[in-house]
Amino acid sequence: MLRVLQIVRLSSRCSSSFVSRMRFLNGLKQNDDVCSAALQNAHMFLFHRLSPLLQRNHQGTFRTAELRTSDVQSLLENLGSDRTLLQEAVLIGCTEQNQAQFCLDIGGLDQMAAEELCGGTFVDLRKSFFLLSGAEAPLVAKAQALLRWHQTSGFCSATGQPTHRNRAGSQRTCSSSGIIYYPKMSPVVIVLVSDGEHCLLGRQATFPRGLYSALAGFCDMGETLEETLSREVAEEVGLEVQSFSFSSSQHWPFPQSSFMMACHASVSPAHAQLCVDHSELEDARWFSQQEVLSALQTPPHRGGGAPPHPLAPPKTRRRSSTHHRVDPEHQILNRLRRVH
Ligand SMILES: NC(=O)C1=CN([C@@H]2O[C@H](COP(=O)(O)OP(=O)(O)OC[C@H]3O[C@@H](n4cnc5c(N)ncnc54)[C@H](O)[C@@H]3O)[C@@H](O)[C@H]2O)C=CC1
Ligand SMILES: [Mg+2]
Repeated sequence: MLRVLQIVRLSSRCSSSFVSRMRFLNGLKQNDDVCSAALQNAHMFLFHRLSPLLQRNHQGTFRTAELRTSDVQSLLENLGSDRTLLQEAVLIGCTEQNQAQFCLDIGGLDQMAAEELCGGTFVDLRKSFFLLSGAEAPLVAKAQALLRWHQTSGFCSATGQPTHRNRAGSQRTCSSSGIIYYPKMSPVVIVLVSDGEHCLLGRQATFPRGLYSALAGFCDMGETLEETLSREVAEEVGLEVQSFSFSSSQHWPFPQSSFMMACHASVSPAHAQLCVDHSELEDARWFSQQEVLSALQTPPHRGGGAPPHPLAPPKTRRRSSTHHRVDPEHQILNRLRRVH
């Protein structure tokens, strides 16, 4: 109890609300008792088999369902589950008022009954990205990534013995060897290559018809960001990058957790002849600024024989008093707008 009070006092003494929230969250990750206390009166994001629960409001827009711990306790009772399932909740953040936010997957319970009781629908994460706005999409993505990590990290890869999580769900420890595991992300570079006049976009065969996007690739072990970027551009389209600059970064939950680092890169117009590796990309082309701008203003065309459209994933803006983030692909395409 003393430790709980210390952490609450430490975070309330800070002049900056951002610093206060970060210290509060860090305290919850480090101390199981403090975290258990916060869970008693928390905001809860519900998932069913990794699909978030969304509610439609009067204006027809979608929000994540606003549930409190007590609502979830009643829901679990109504669905015939005991309250111990609540112990599987994972910490994902806190509100401006230092109210802890947790997520919980109730995939073992009746989906339709849960939807009826909550007045919402469990929606596939990709679809949710198109339906949610503001800070909700990144929070839901983070929650799903953490839930997925817990669901697939039940055993130690060194000993084969069960792992056990801490109260916040920020780590798991092997019951036999004591090895500690932390949630994992794969670093990825996504790059908009330009020759000064045009930008280079490519598409994989699995993309929806007509959609093009910036090039992307996973970092190999030991590589720097610039080494990955240069290698991926060389491998996929046969070009040598002359210079690059970092633009922004984003967590990307599909298909597993990636840490996307978005960059701009330039190539010499004299050496801009593409040599596409068709085992990786179905096509890659140079697009004018006007083509990209028109494509951003019109919804993707799915019919045959249509002009190609650059892929513009849904915006996932996150605002706070001190931070403003925009997803990397929009940021690099938005820069085209300014150049134009
Ligand atoms: N334009 C794009 O391609 C976009 C890609 N992304 C994300 O970036 C990620 C990387 O882009 P790709 O072009 O697919 O990468 P990529 O060009 O590196 O090719 C993927 C291949 O790399 C290998 N690979 C190496 N390390 C891997 C790891 N840690 N996880 C999975 N595969 C690994 C696998 O053989 C895989 O088939 C994608 O999974 C996607 O989620 C997001 C937006 C756009
Ligand atoms: Mg690639």
